[in-house]
Amino acid sequence: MEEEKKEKKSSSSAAGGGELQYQSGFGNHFASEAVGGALPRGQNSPLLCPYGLYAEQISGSSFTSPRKLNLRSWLYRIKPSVTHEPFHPRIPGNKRLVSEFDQSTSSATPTQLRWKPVDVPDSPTDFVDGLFTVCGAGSSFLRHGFAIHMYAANKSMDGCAFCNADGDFLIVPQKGKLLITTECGKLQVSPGEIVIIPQGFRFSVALPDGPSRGYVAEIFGTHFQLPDLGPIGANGLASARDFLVPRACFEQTTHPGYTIVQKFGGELFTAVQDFSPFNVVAWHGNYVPYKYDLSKFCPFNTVLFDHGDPSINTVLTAPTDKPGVALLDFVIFPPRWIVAENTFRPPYYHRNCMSEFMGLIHGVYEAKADGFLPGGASLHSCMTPHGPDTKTYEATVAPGEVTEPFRIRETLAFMFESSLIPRVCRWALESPYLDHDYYQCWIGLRSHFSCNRGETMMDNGNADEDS
Ligand SMILES: O=C(O)Cc1cc(O)ccc1O
Ligand SMILES: [Fe+2]
Repeated sequence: MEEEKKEKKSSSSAAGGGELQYQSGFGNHFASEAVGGALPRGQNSPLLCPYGLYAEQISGSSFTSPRKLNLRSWLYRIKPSVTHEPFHPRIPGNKRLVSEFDQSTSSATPTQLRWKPVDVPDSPTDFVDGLFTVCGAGSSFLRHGFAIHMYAANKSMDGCAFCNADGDFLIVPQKGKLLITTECGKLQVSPGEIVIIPQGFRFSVALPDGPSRGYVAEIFGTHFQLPDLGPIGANGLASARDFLVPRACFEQTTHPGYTIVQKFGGELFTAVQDFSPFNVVAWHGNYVPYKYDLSKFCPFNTVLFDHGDPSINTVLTAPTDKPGVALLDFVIFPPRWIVAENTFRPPYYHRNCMSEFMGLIHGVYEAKADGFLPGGASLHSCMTPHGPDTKTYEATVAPGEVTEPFRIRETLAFMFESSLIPRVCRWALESPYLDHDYYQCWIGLRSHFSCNRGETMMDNGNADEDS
């Protein structure tokens, strides 16, 4: 069942006041009409659509994908998307966007990397120009891989819409609201919420609160799913009913010089048309943009001893063909109770065959007392050791340290975790925001080893013989 959800839209909203309304559910077949009767009844492509609209399908999967993976929507619009001048390379482009990760675009490094939060730009910069790739793997052309971008913008997109032909965007705003107009309707997304804009949808980002900054995971060749819950059972983690999908709304006026900015193979192209692409009067289907409020997440965790793996906090997963191996998992570290007994409670020290990119939306992350700041980022690639910094370790094992249940409050960190090994873009490695002293946070970890047989063990390599 779909539920109607309402949300107060900021009165300073660039797109006018009023309330935004949503449909709810994950993977549903939705239907929405901004004008009653605009959806054709009983078929997708009548000879003439109601109100003289054009029928247009957008496919997010091959036509022949199995039914459970098949994604498509039908849009009923005033003019079809194809009504535009030819595409041309955009001048200026955005040279810091990458969709193929090889030696020409990016470097391999096993080093632990951490970045301070980037400043909002001084010069007028919208979402498209404020987007830059940090790292990634694979290729949008080969339909396998991912890119991690960040953005910092201070200006709403104006007279233009963005269309990403390369992959799906999972956008994590960290500062400043986004008011996103899509062909399916509008979504308002605040820090603490995420939004998914699937491959191919045209959208425009307004900044009703002023400057905005955040993170974007882009996936090539697949789409996000809810994780299986296994022994957890039928409920828990992110619930399908908390995902919100826009309702149809449209702009009817002509708009000479309207520009579509298309990201295609990591490069930007523009095409001019004389109307807004947000001219969809009604639509139906299961290929849709959607948002999710991370405070709705129902966390599960250890209730007796030991630290569970972070996969327990998976919000969404983009699968590969190998069972249980993700192209990209989106995992959060939300406020929760920590109750484990006789346990080192922060994340354990570890090396992982998966690669971990982390960001912080607000607060302090439980493994890093210092240096990992809201809006900042870290990357621990395949088999690169990492874990709590010295201060966190020492505070956790200090005599008299709290062992009672306690609530981790006012924090929200997240991880993009991938089975593919990311290469890092040159500008991210040369960035003034790169924290060159990151390794120092572990250098102070000293030996607490005490064993009066230590010397003997080193001498003959066998502790048993010594006894
Ligand atoms: O490295 C990190 O901070 C992320 C992380 C958190 C955790 O609780 C366990 C493992 C893990 O990789
Ligand atoms: Fe980790």
